[in-house]
Parts: sequence; structure tokens; C-alpha cells
Amino acid sequence: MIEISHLVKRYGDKTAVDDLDITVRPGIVTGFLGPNGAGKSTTMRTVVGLDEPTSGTVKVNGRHYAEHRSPLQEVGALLEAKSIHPGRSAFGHLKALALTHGIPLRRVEEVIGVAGLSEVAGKRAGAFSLGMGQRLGIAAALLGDPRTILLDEPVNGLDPEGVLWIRNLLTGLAAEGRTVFVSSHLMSEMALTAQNLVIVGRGRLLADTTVDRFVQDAGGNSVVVASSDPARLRGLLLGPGVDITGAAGTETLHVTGLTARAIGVVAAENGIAVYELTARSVSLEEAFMNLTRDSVEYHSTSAAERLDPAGDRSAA
Ligand SMILES: Nc1ncnc2c1ncn2[C@@H]1O[C@H](COP(=O)(O)OP(=O)(O)OP(=O)(O)O)[C@@H](O)[C@H]1O
Repeated sequence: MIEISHLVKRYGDKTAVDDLDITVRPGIVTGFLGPNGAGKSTTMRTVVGLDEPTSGTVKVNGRHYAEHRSPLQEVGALLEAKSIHPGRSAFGHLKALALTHGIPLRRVEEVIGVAGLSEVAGKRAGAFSLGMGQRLGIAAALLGDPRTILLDEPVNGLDPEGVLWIRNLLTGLAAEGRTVFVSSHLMSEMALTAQNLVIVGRGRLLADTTVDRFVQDAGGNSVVVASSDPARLRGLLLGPGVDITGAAGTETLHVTGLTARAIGVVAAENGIAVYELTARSVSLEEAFMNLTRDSVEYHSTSAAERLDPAGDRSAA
């Protein structure tokens, strides 16, 4: 469990984290999302004592990180700044970590296997690809068999097989009752992996919710149905958990809470002709961008804006 209470972190004039209040629970994967510079890495660094909060408290498994007697066995972290000696082999790196933390060498072999690095364990870490480096970082995070795992952008640089591996690994770790807190820019990947989402922008909490709730609040999955008798169809479809909207005088209804298939069956059973039946799923990326639009610090400009910064296209 990670308990972050009124966390503030400032670097000079810059407030990287602004009064963040969240609890990351065990037994589920919690996705940590936000635009570039939102304060995700800073927050994670404070959890493992790499950054001191300006104010507020951060506890992991009930204590401040520094108060744990064997922190690597409490919290495993993959953070952006890697401290791997490039001349060392993957095995050598993990062995050195294990030796300094009283972890048996058999565990090194184990995590090398889990991370899929068995064939390259003797290779210089400096020659590793981005994806192999990520796997080594994750192996190091798991070395102490920690109850809480923090991963900053773990899918960065991984190929599709690696992305799937991470998804299964995180889900498995959570199923074992561990706390899994993972940052990512990939909303669609988080939707598949996480149950809870913490979304930040400019250091502030924007949402602390479940993936299901987030989808629902963003408009949920709906079905558009155009038919010969929308008023009668509406009456037939209405029921608990079903919401139907549609402008008067049009043949189109927007239905949430029922599948397109179920609507088609009801229409057919009641002799109503269906002209259109379209399932619409909300794009999570779109919902995320709507939520964080005002918090994005690093906007790119469109090609048109770059060509004509004054925005006066009539002169062109
Ligand atoms: N050591 C530092 N000194 C000064 N400013 C910093 C430092 N670390 C982070 N910042 C600033 O704090 C803000 C939050 O940065 P942080 O890296 O935590 O964001 P992030 O959400 O992890 O971003 P990204 O998605 O790009 O990795 C940024 O504006 C960043 O420039």
C-alpha cells in the first residue's frame, strides 16, 4: 500500500507536485497517468526516498521508505534514471544488488528467468537494447520479492511481445496481493492492465477512479439505432441500467446499457425495421485528452501554425 498525503514537491519556483492525496491499494494494478511534466516521476521518486517532499507525507507499506529495515524487500522500483554500470553483465548487476541487500543468489537466477533475460544474462548491460534494459530494470525491481512495485513507463521500448509480457506480469503480481503502481502514456494499454487510474496534470490530482468508471464517465459504450418506430422501440428497451436519448422527430436513438445485439433482437421480435445499428465505444485516449487538455504544458504546434504563426491565413 502507498499512502500519499498532501504531497507537495517544489524545485525552485516550479511546483512539480501540488497537494497530491492518493492511496494506492494492494491486489490491483493502479495506472498513473498524466501529460509530460505532470509530476508522475517526481511522485514516484518521493515514494522510494530519492526526492524529499517539500511538504506532506509519503508512506509505503505503513512507513516512510527510510524507516524500512530492508527496503528492497518492501518496494521494488523501476524509475527513469537507471544506475546500471554499462560494463557489468545483467547477472553481475543483479548479483551486486542482491549481495548488498542480503538477497540469496538463487533469487537472481529466478528474476533473470522471469524477465526473459536468461540468454543474455552474461552480456554487458551497456550493449543492451532499450527493451532489454527495461527488462533488466524490472528484474532488479522484483529482486527483493517486494510487496509494493513501482514502475515508471515500463513498456517504454518494449516490442509487442514485451508489452504483453508486462501486462501479464503486472496482473499476476497484483493477483498475488501486491501493490502495483505503474505510470504510462499508453491509455489503451492501461485500460487493459489496470483496474484503478490516478490521473494528474500540472502536479494536481485530476481523477482517482476505476477504469470502468472512467469509461462510463467519458460517455460509456453506446449504441446508435435508427428504426421505423423509435418511440415504441424506446419503450421496449427501457429498463434498469438502460439510458436512452434521442431528439424528438428523428428516427435515431442513442442507447447505453444494452448491446447492439440485444437491441437488434428486441427490434426484430417486435417487427420494427432497423435502418442503422452501430456500437460506439468511447476512445480512452480522447477521454484522457479531454480531462488533461488544460494541464498540458508542452503543446506542439500544427504545421499550419508553424508556417503562419500570426494565424492570419487570408494573407497567405
Ligand atoms: N530535478 C528537477 N529539477 C527541476 N525541475 C524538475 C526536476 N525534476 C522534475 N522537474 C520538473 O517537475 C515537473 C514534473 O516532472 P516529472 O518528471 O515528475 O513529470 P512526469 O509526469 O514524470 O513527466 P513525463 O511524462 O514527461 O516523464 C516538470 O515540469 C519537470 O521539468
